Amino acid sequence: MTHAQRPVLGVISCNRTVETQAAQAVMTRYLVSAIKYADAAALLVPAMPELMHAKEVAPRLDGILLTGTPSNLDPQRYGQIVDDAPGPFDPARDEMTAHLIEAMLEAGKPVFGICRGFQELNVAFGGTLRRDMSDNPDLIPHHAPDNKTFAEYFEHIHPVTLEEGGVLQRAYKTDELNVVSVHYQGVDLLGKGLTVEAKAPDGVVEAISGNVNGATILAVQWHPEWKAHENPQSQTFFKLLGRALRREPLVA
Ligand SMILES: N[C@@H](CCC(=O)NCCCC(=O)O)C(=O)O
Repeated sequence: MTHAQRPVLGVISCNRTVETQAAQAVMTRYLVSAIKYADAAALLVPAMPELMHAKEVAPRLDGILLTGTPSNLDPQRYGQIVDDAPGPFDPARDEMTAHLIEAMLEAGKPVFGICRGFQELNVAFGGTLRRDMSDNPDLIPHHAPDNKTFAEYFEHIHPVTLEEGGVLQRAYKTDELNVVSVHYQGVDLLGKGLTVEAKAPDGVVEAISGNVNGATILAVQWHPEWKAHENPQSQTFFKLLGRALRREPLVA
């Protein structure tokens, strides 16, 4: 397929500060992995709902990727009023992503998510998040200790079990993966209509799938974009994205 014919993937940005300036940012590793392994052209979608509505861009996109980012969703997004909710927050991202998900699913276009994007999809389907994942003795560590370097955060690995007969188990052709885990929150109540695709050893949901109006939904709590060039299993996630963008079945 020539590049002129590649599907166009929208990648949601985050509101960050670069040096002293407000910026819309996507970490390059998300773009490289999506462009190379989904074989798609990527466009950054600003998280600026006060200036641009998702319905303006959704018709021009073949799908969207909701990226990971250190900010947390406002608990009010899932119906909880919490005075001491841990930040940082990115309310504009929360708002833009909610509208993007709605617009893309209405159009029957695929929505894929990674880490925070996984959490945003769960909340978009009426699910909730838990905020106790750093200090709950019943859970395995889902992130490295806080005194580590950024790269060391992404060396924190744990196993996940892929659900029998699920999309991921059939795509990966295995029952278990070791995944890069960098998250302090996770799924509490699963969103309505979503299917669990993977769980951690402590029962925490680690991947979900769905199909709305013909639109494929697939999201993982882990980080397949991290050093994907070194990890064929990570590349599989983006190859599934490429199939979804082309309206092909994810697995035969
Ligand atoms: N803030 C949420 C989501 C975690 C997440 O997306 N981690 C990736 C951060 C690193 C990066 O991609 O730059 C949580 O903590 O659960």
